[in-house]
Amino acid sequence: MIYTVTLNPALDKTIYVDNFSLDEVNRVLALREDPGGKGINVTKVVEALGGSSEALALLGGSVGARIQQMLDAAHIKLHAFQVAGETRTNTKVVDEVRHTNTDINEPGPTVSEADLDSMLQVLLDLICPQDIVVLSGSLPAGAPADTYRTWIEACSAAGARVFLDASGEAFEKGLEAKPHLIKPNEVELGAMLGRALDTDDKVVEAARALVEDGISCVVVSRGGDGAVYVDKDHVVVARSPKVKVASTVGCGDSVVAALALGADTSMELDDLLVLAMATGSANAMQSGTQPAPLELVESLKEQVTFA
Ligand SMILES: Nc1ncnc2c1ncn2[C@@H]1O[C@H](COP(=O)(O)OP(=O)(O)OP(=O)(O)O)[C@@H](O)[C@H]1O
Ligand SMILES: O=P(O)(O)OC[C@@]1(O)O[C@H](CO)[C@@H](O)[C@@H]1O
Repeated sequence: MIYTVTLNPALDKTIYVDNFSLDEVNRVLALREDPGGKGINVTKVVEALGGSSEALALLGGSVGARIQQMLDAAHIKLHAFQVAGETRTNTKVVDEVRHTNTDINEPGPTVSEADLDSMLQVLLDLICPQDIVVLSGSLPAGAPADTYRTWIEACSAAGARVFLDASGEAFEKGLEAKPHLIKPNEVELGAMLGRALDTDDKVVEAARALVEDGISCVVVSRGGDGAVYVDKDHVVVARSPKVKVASTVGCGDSVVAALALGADTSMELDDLLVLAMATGSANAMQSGTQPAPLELVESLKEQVTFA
């Protein structure tokens, strides 16, 4: 089973504005709302790919209730943990004239250590050895900076393979517990290392160092340029299909979902990376944070190449 954890979920409100302008009145042409937050997105995409995943999320207030209803309607299995306060609404501004995607993410409610402890306990009761646990997204206020490290240690000790997709201090502290797989994008990894990772070679070198440091699989996504995969036996540079982009929100989550499904079904490495790149690009073609249909993912697979 693939379990995902979203400590700071969001209702994603995607608004479409042509020629988005600062200091001016902008008129919204269309909008849509999706249940979001990185882990929830991973579960949605695993299910859309035909796999099986359950999401665990901290939810609060009417926005939290709305997210739960939307996931129920989509038949997504959710373990909801109530927190005080209101789950955040994240605004995504898509400008199809200027070809920009702008994220305005709220901080979300403050959670308590008791909220986190009871959720972790339920997760530990659920997981079996070899299960995959995906920890992704920002930490809510109130969560200690080393929350992911604590959770990785506990889930790894229970025999699960932990995937970590986070950034900043939460990511750096999480690395200390040696998750099974990490999927930073090149900007997040570059920020951590204090240098630009703008070529395949630079990304490969950085990923190799992390593998030598004890992370089994390092996947660095590079937006429209694809991704670099490194483990102790392989270095693969994969190129994603060129597609017409509707919204890049959730592309990274789609890649993580494909990697989790591939690991859960013991997929061959080439097939795994073809699926991951096709799923990422198919997501870029969708508006809002909605998973791409399986048929679209399948049709893009033949355009994935290896450098
Ligand atoms: N413009 C694009 N065209 C085609 N494919 C894309 C594009 N942007 C992203 N992708 C696909 O999605 C994958 C992940 O993208 P990216 O590196 O932007 O992830 P990310 O920054 O973690 O995303 P996010 O944080 O928005 O979820 C890429 O490896 C690629 O397969
Ligand atoms: O603020 P975080 O937790 O870093 O990211 C949250 C978020 O931007 O990530 C998802 C896309 O990856 C969205 O569904 C959600 O709004």
